[in-house]
Amino acid sequence: MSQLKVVLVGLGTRGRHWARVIAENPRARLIAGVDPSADSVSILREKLPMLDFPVLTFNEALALQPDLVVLSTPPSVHLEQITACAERGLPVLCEKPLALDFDTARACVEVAEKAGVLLGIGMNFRYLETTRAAREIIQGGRLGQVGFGRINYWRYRDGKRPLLNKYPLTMEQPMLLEQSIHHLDLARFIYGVEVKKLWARTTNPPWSMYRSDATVAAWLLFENRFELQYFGTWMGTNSKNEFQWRTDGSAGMLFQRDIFRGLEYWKAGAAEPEEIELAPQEDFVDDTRGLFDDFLKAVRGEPSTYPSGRDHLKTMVLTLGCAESSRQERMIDLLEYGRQLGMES
Ligand SMILES: NC(=O)C1=CN([C@@H]2O[C@H](COP(=O)(O)OP(=O)(O)OC[C@H]3O[C@@H](n4cnc5c(N)ncnc54)[C@H](OP(=O)(O)O)[C@@H]3O)[C@@H](O)[C@H]2O)C=CC1
Ligand SMILES: O=C1CO[C@H](CO)[C@@H](O)[C@@H]1O
Repeated sequence: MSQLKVVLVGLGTRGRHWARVIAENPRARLIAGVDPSADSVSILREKLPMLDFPVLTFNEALALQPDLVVLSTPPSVHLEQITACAERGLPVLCEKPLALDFDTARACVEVAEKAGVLLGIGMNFRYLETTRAAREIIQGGRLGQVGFGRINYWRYRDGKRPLLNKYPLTMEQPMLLEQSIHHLDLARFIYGVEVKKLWARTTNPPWSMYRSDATVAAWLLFENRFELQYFGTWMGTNSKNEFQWRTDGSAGMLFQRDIFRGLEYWKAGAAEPEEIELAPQEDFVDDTRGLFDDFLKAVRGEPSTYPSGRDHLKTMVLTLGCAESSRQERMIDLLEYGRQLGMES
């Protein structure tokens, strides 16, 4: 089977996952990487010595006529890079968040659509075993009518740690746009329903190393009257990290103990849970493999459910809606907020 030629742009922390995922995929060939940072390139060479691909400038790499481009660069440069790829008719798989504001994110989607190129988004958490199983259980009706739920994400993220991206230290809404965006996207994906209204508050604890808000609390009201409470922070006081996601319905309850593993189903009234069997996955790698495989299918014209740029705009409205609700100190109607941003329903 012929391999699709891939250029990887951005060889930092996330780019190192991508380099492995692309290079190890039998349906793809990593023909070049792009990154102006000598540090990022030398760390990649040191950590992944078995990967032997040239590092070129962006224009040199695109001149090799790849079949697709993976963008693992900071959000501030995505529009410029997607535009350059679209001009050459190249499909793009771009890391989240697509952009830091809605207008720029929409411009990314429109430039790709106008050029008729595919644009996929790095929503790799949709490809976790936990996500797939939870979605099947909930949408398959094993919880009956879902009523309420809660996501709790408690983390001490040392943003100054070597080998971790540094721009979140100074960006606006780092927790919301870098991290909560995954959780909010997962809620849309797992429940299969959109949020109608939300109330949120974003704050920054006095001890925070982040310039802008590192904590997000939200109350999400879905179209089917399901309600989800969300709490996420990067500034827990110590390294005791926590993740729990619980959903209660008329026929049962689902409890996830960790982002990457650990899912229990409790039938209504049961004294013991049923442990859901999940295949082992390497964190951030196997889920990214799932996403990449799915996007390759789309590029080849095969059936695919990859997270598209157009779909990501809905997750962006939800994510930015949390910041807006906090700013206005009131509950907001998401459809109305989306319309204000220029989102077509
Ligand atoms: N889906 C997921 O699970 C994850 C997604 N991410 C996302 O991936 C993206 C990258 O994050 P991450 O790898 O952590 O960030 P890093 O800062 O670690 O790496 C980004 C790299 O891109 C380089 N870069 C900057 N501008 C350009 C450019 N114009 N062309 C080519 N390279 C450029 C940077 O160089 P320099 O340092 O000189 O700026 C750096 O080497 C972000 O959007 C982030 O949110 C991150 C982690 C996990
Ligand atoms: O900096 C980060 C960017 O986003 C990742 C998830 O996509 C985080 O896990 C990470 O801490």
